[in-house]
Amino acid sequence: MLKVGITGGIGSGKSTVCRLFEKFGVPVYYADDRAKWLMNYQEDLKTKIQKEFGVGVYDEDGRLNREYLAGIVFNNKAKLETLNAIVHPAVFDDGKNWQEEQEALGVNYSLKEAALLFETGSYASLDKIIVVTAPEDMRIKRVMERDNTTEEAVRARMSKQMPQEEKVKKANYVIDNTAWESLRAQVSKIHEDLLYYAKRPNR
Ligand SMILES: CC(C)(COP(=O)(O)OP(=O)(O)OC[C@H]1O[C@@H](n2cnc3c(N)ncnc32)[C@H](O)[C@@H]1O)[C@@H](O)C(=O)NCCC(=O)NCCS
Ligand SMILES: Nc1ncnc2c1ncn2[C@@H]1O[C@H](COP(=O)(O)OP(=O)(O)OP(=O)(O)O)[C@@H](O)[C@H]1O
Repeated sequence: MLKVGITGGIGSGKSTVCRLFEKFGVPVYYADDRAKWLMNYQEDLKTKIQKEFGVGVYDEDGRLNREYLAGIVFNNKAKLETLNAIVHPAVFDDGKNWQEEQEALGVNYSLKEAALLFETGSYASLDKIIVVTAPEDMRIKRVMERDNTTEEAVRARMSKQMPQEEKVKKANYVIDNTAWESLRAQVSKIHEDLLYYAKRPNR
């Protein structure tokens, strides 16, 4: 199975693009969503997070208080590094299991969507990388509207990510998500290309 990664900075439109790939029948692993699931339900991970960030990071029902944790880590480099070091290996293992399941199902190629593919080093386990881009001011505006948050909060996360132009240099494919109109055609073209690669024995 060809393993394809899809990344892009905050608000670039990764999830939006992935939903189009899903329409072509491509299975997608959403690392950011899965990370949150694991942080809520994997006891091992919960214990480590609580030990590091205090019991207040989970509410009485044992659910992660994301706003509280975001307030800590996106304003403190060392704390973010600590959280990343706890969460990223667990997500990597979970993603690997998912890929193996897809492979067993006979899937041609699968997608792994993550905000941090290059930053975590997980790109190295993937065969091709797609980077989704949009102008910075547009990304900020979209996230502010989607999450009802401030420009400052979006910039705090952005500053912890590899700059867009660097990601583009490392990409096999770039999807420009400035507008809806051309999105489907860009996805369709890349999908055809990936199917072609996936079926080549010596790719
Ligand atoms: C702090 C948390 C709980 C805040 O949750 P929240 O629902 O507000 O954000 P969510 O996880 O949906 O992320 C939204 C966007 O924020 C940015 N972001 C998230 N985590 C990080 C990070 N560690 N570094 C830089 N940017 C990040 C990404 O662009 C991401 O797409 C959460 O972001 C988190 O646990 N982050 C650390 C683990 C992580 O890196 N997860 C994502 C990749 S596996
Ligand atoms: N081409 C577009 N035109 C207008 N709005 C868009 C476009 N693409 C995405 N959006 C909107 O912008 C917001 C961010 O998109 P999306 O959630 O797909 O980005 P993301 O890269 O997955 O974000 P994050 O890094 O925060 O996980 C969403 O509200 C989405 O509906």
